[in-house]
Amino acid sequence: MGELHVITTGKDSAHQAALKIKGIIPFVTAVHVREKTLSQQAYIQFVRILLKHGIPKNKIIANTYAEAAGELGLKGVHLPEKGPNPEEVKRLYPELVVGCSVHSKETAVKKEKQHADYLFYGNVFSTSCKPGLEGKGLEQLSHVVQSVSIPVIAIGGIHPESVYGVRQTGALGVAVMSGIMNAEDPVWMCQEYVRQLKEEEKHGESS
Ligand SMILES: Cc1nc(C(=O)O)sc1CCOP(=O)(O)O
Repeated sequence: MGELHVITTGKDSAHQAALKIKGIIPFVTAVHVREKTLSQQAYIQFVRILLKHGIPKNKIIANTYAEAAGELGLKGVHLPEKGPNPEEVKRLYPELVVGCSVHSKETAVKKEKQHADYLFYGNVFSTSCKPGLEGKGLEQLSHVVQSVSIPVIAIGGIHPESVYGVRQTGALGVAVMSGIMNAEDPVWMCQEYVRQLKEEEKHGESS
């Protein structure tokens, strides 16, 4: 089955986020805690609350804050495209999985050379989280996937019905923010994504 990454919105309190995340943990590859407005200190407090709610460290990827990820013993850190060189971060925190966001084939190739473990490529479809930006589309996603040998995860406007097309490009999985974190029933929605990730396996078997 392909991977399902879920991203926090930056709009929930730590307690609200924890309540949503708790139910979806069994279904997701990782939860990316993306809280852009918090200082590193406030960010650490936010993650500590998630941990108190029983969210396992090995399913949390810190967005941007490598030091926090290292200090808290999280699964990894996800770096912005214009962030530090992943090789440098891996040297400082060898135990962390280090991923990068990319928005072009060229940067994807560059980040692979700098030893990123995986990439997020987007925004694949239009999304209210990236207002005014057209989706890059499945063809561009496919070009990126073919240009690197590390896993590529599709992000941006991914709905359950987009999953099959995304997986057809060779992308390893999907990353979802609003589709799950803003859903009335995050657990139910999460299961919809998982169902689609499994459906796609069935298609593969029958062809
Ligand atoms: C955080 C983020 N990064 C993107 C990128 O293109 O790098 S798109 C995005 C937002 C994803 O939110 P939703 O699942 O609600 O569309």
